[in-house]
Amino acid sequence: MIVTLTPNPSLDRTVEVPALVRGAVLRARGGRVDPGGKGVNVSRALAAHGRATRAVVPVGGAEGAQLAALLAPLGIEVHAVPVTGAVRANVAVVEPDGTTTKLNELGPCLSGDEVEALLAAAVASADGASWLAACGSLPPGAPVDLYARLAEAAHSAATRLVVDSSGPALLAALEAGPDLVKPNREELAEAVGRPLGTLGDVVEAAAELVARGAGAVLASLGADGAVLVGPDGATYGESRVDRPVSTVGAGDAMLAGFLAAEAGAPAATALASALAWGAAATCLPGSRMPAPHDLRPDAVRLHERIDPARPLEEQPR
Ligand SMILES: Nc1ncnc2c1ncn2[C@@H]1O[C@H](COP(=O)(O)OP(=O)(O)O)[C@@H](O)[C@H]1O
Ligand SMILES: O=P(O)(O)OC[C@H]1O[C@](O)(COP(=O)(O)O)[C@@H](O)[C@@H]1O
Repeated sequence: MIVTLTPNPSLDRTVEVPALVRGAVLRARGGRVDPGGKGVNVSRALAAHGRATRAVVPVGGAEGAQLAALLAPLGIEVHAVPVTGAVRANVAVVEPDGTTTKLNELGPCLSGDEVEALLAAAVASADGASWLAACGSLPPGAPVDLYARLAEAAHSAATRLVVDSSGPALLAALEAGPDLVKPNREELAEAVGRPLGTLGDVVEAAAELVARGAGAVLASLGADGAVLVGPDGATYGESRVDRPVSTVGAGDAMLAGFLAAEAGAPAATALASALAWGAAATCLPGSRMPAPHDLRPDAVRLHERIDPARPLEEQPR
């Protein structure tokens, strides 16, 4: 069982436009609504692969009811914690070349009691699980050390903790010693306070997060692939996609692919699985999560050695 906690889930509306123009009225060519939030997406990807997963989410308002309704048929055990505020709605605007502009709302303000109920639900759910994945931004009202507070409970239950977040929530979680963190390039750069222009920069920054408390770092690099840095050193791989359809949720699918690799699998096997799931997600509309038939493991290339001078692609973030 893999348990996810998404303190700030969302309804994700994806809108396809011919081109994004500031200040214009844009007519959408298509669109879709998906249940969202980083941990929710991890659970969706795992469930699409027939893996047992439980999603812990706060649910409130009409958007919360819609989120619960969208999750109901997916084969995910949903542990809904009732809250007063409404679940947020995020919008992703996708252009024909796959360029995606995301508008993420702040989310509802949780009361102290709601935060404690969410934490208690996550701790109870994590008992006996192989992984607890604590993912995404924190809603207003949640303390910055929310993910850090999970570490002790997870470890005393022999459950591994992975944190996928950014900014102060990621920094606070590092100090608590999570088994894994999954920053993207921007989040890793922010965590170490410097831009990352080459693969060598990424490996160095990831090693810094290990020195600060993370058991391992899975750094996702968009079209440049991903680097895994852990106690046994660094492993790098990529999986090229000719025409990404939507990159929304690619990082979440990637993390799910990593967690889905069997316990005890070599780092390279888990990284290859992560890359296959992440690349497959970019070939699907909106934040649709890949199923086994969407994976293309032959597109994955693991590198025997890392060229530290290799420049990373310019990314329009
Ligand atoms: N343009 C792309 N081409 C190929 N693979 C991609 C592309 N964008 C994302 N991916 C895959 O998805 C993973 C996660 O993407 P990334 O953008 O780094 O994460 P996040 O969605 O968390 O920001 C990458 O490591 C890669 O495997
Ligand atoms: O919690 P955050 O950081 O605002 O992110 C939430 C958004 O990220 C997503 O999980 C997508 O994630 P990525 O595109 O970063 O992989 C959406 O489902 C959701 O709208």
